[in-house]
Amino acid sequence: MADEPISETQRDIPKFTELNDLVSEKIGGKVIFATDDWFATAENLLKVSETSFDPDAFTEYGKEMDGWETRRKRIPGHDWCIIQMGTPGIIHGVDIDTSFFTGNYTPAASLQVACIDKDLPKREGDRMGTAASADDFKAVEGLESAKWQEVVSFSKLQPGYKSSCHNYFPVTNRQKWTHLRLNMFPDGGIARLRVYGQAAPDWTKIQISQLIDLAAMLNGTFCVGYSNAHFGHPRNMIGPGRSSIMKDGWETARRLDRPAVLTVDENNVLQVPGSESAVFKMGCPGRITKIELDTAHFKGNYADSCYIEGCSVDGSPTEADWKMLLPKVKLSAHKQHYYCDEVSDIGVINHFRVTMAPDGGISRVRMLGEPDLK
Ligand SMILES: NC(=O)NC(NC(N)=O)C(=O)[O-]
Repeated sequence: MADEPISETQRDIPKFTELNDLVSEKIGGKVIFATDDWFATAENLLKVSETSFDPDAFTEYGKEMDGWETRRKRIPGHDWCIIQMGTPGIIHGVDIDTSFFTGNYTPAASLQVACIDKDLPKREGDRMGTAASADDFKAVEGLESAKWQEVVSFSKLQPGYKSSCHNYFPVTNRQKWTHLRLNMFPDGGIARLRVYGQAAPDWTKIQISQLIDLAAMLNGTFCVGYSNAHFGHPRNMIGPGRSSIMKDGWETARRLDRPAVLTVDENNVLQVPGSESAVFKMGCPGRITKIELDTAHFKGNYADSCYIEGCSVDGSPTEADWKMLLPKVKLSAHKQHYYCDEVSDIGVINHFRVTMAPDGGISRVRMLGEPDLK
């Protein structure tokens, strides 16, 4: 039996949870196969939203649950599912979240991984109430012969009470993986599976004939630090596409040092002290020539202004390393802002820092440039 999972009651949330979720439906994570979906389908594991629970909601199969829940097993074996990650990637740790599964939580789980070099079909339709047969599994060509390696061994889980629902497990193997097999022992419910790490695209297959978004999480970029993430984590800014809701962006708390009454200086410039920053390490270094800042859905709470610095360092940047890439620009509500002439040529960088003033929200940052693949 592996170590007991780290309980959130210890207020010891592991650092790996700051990384990107590599299986989220938001980036195309999908369920390829599940042994049983009686009460609730395995697709729920990959939802972006936090779990919800309505004590009065029942379906024709039983209590409605927001997660993956199988039947009480009356046949030999255990339940498991196969998930294709939204991107090939390196896993640093996982959270097997049992929120709201109490008398029906999965008592133990393990996680296996494989690298399969083809895109498998997403299973069709709503599988609620079905149990997959061995033939169903064999029909998913390529999975049977996959070489599965265990990265989380058989481990006890905590039930889904608020104080204990996160079951964190670090992963030490730093190879690149594409698929996961989540085993529940023997049956029961898991609300969400979060797989934290860094996307690892195959740069030899990427067409470099046009500028590439080197800030994109799908290109391997991840957040290494921030001053405030009260309403939304800065990593949301490097997600794919435009955001569809305010939650899917970086939003800080209102600064508590803001003046009781705002004033203007002698040039009629509003005095709004303070700023918030987030630092990112790029998946591939490069020279940035165009930047987009999007404040989609931030209307009464968009960041008033923003600037971006960059640097190229081994290890962590120090204050002296930063060079101005995009000098302070004024932002407006719910809008895409594009910068080209304003972007300074500071050479190849591998880190960037976004600073908003004084506080508020930015939904996306795109840093277009030429990757330096040397
Ligand atoms: N009340 C329940 O949740 N019962 C069962 N689960 C569902 N979802 O109905 C169960 O015991 O496994």
